[in-house]
Amino acid sequence: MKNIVIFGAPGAGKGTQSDKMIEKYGLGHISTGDVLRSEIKNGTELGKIAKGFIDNGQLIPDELMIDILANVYDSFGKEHKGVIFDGFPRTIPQAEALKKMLAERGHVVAAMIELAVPEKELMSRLINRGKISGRSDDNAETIQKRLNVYHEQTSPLIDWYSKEGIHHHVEGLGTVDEIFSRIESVIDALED
Ligand SMILES: Nc1ncnc2c1ncn2[C@@H]1O[C@H](COP(=O)(O)OP(=O)(O)O)[C@@H](O)[C@H]1O
Ligand SMILES: [Mg+2]
Repeated sequence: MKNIVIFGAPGAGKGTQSDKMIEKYGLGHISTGDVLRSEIKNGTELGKIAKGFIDNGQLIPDELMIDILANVYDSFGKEHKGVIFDGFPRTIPQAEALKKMLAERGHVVAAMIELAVPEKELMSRLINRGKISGRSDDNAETIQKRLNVYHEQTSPLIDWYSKEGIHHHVEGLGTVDEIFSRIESVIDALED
């Protein structure tokens, strides 16, 4: 069982690298952003609540996020090889709640992989993504807000996971394949 948290600022390449990890290691993928966007698209109650926060560059309240996450995690069933958490946790309370949710199931996070990318590069990747993705939060003003939220609320998780002894720093500049080979080194070194 290899549950992995893929971590980094918006635009760091979490989704891009997750696709490659899913393919190579047969892991499940939980992207909280994708889950929320699909709720919004389907016009559910949850989607309506979430949209207000997302369009404003804010985080969804922790309790709501954790409930959603536990549901999706359980939907993978007991036999999976592990899942990638992409976009979760984003706050220390969420990291604590994730640890608790997994512990209740006899599971753990095996590694937190941090994709480190300079701010200027993040901005230009996200502006580019906005041109093709149609994501409502990929515009300059909202991107800046999301980067601020990342620095204030999410980046403290680097220290938190370091203390847990499972933080791995990966340089997130380079080609997609170069970065993936750095990630492979981390995953291949994990014990089964
Ligand atoms: N190594 C890379 N070099 C250049 N651009 C990249 C790289 N990895 C991802 N991108 C691009 O950056 C944008 C953000 O990547 P994405 O995987 O969506 O990031 P995240 O999920 O961390 O927000 C996408 O448009 C993607 O195509
Ligand atoms: Mg993403």
